Amino acid sequence: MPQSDPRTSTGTHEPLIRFDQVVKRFGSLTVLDRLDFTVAPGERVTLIGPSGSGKTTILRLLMTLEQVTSGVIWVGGEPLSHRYQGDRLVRANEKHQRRVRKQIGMVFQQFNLFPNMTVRQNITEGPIHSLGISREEADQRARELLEMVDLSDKIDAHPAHLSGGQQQRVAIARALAMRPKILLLDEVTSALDPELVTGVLDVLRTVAETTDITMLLVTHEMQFARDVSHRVLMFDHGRIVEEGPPEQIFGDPKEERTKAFLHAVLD
Ligand SMILES: Nc1ncnc2c1ncn2[C@@H]1O[C@H](COP(=O)(O)OP(=O)(O)OP(=O)(O)O)[C@@H](O)[C@H]1O
Repeated sequence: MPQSDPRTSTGTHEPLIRFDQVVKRFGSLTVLDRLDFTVAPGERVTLIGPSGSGKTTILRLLMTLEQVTSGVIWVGGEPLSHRYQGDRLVRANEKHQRRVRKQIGMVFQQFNLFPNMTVRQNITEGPIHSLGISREEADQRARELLEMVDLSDKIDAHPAHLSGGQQQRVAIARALAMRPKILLLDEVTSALDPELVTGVLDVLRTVAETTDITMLLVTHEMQFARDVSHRVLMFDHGRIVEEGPPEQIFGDPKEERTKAFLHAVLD
């Protein structure tokens, strides 16, 4: 695990992420209901809870793929979303939104690699075009990342020639190539055959152990969540029903809804 544990840090760090009374509705459906939580820099937080409890929506709001209905999301001390001051709508600063988006990497259930590009191009195009780094530097970084995800020999392959697990490891390398401060992982192993899951989780364990990237994870891999996260948030109907360190949530849950959920997924 990384050198400093955000849970025990005595520093006066501002939270990196703050959800402040965030409401998200889709039509008449309230998906997030006055949600408050913070994430410290370097912290790894796992979101668990039944299907439909709003976990993916939280990640999509952070990526600005969705906008809040009300409330404010703060990232790095600045509002990410539009907000009301009294009756006045204060629009989010688009420059800040773009800056934040560049700091956030996301890996989805579906790997979403560009099929017409090689592995190398998938990893290097983003840094070259969005971060403005040289092709040589991007190439060097791609090689290092491919070594980390154990795919050095696939650098010139196309995604269609890789297994699902290999494609997901490339997707992780691609996200890391953008040097994100925050990594969002949404059920990244759910679409994989069981025998390919371990390789992907091992890569993510290495990322957790060797970097101080802040991570928000949605996963059904409870042992993995237990190993890598500092804190677990249990959601139901768009609210946090219980939160705590993984040893407590998985080993000694207090809330009936947490017990029932864990019982269902661990059986
Ligand atoms: N774009 C959308 N339009 C309408 N409803 C949506 C939209 N996106 C999500 N929802 C609904 O919002 C609710 C919360 O979805 P969300 O994907 O955040 O839940 P989740 O906790 O991640 O669930 P799962 O574990 O199944 O992925 C669900 O009822 C979903 O159908």
